Amino acid sequence: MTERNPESMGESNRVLTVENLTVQYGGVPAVDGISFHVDAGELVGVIGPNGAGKSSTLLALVNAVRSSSQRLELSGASIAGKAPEYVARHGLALVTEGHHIFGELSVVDNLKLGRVARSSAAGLEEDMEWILGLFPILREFHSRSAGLLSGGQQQQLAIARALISSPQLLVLDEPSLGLSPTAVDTVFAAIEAVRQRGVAVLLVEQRAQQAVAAADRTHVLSEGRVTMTLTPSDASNSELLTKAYLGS
Ligand SMILES: Nc1ncnc2c1ncn2[C@@H]1O[C@H](COP(=O)(O)OP(=O)(O)OP(=O)(O)O)[C@@H](O)[C@H]1O
Repeated sequence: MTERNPESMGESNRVLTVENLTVQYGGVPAVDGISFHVDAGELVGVIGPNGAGKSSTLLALVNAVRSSSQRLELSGASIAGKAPEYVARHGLALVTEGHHIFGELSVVDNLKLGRVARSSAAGLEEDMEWILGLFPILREFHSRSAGLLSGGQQQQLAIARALISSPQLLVLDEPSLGLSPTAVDTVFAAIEAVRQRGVAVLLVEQRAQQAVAAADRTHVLSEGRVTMTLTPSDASNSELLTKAYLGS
């Protein structure tokens, strides 16, 4: 894994800046003033117990929940309060929990929907080839109705569709949820390939060990706050991971 020192790199490479982000539901904080950043080509993990505020954090990035922050920036431009379509067009692709594919449409037609958020058609064919190389099953089943795919295949399709938009930042909410071990490996290998391409990735995961091992750094969220930040060498520290998982 490449060694990086974000502080010395300044913000020129910064894709996502989150400062003092708060999300409240009915006055109760779900996200309580968290700050983090993601630079180009970085994979940043977020783990933590159920209800820690992980999904709410991701939803706040695309303004799908109301939030407040000191700074919420995508490549230096504020995305605070911007419509989800605006944020998507400016380079943030969010793959939410559950697959949200269009079951009646073919695999290839689902993929084409990802073009909507793409800023330019240039390089589309090459990107499509690269993406189908990451997820060969989608090439094999390209004309099949997406609803007939397995859960793991649908998850791959959802990530592939997000990648068609050629994002600067790919945001994934529990992409391995409910997948077979083989499908999990495919998804993690694809995430690593995306990062190697220079795309920033923000990954919320329940598989703490795998996420910590793969990510440049992993923030542990508990009751809406970042309580620890782990590095890949912590992936073998089961005591620490248990604490992170339990939120203690
Ligand atoms: N729409 C909502 N209205 C009210 N409360 C909500 C809403 N969405 C989430 N919450 C609450 O906010 C807190 C954080 O939820 P969130 O889904 O962000 O956590 P999470 O870390 O993603 O959890 P999980 O791992 O279970 O998906 C929880 O207490 C949850 O019950």
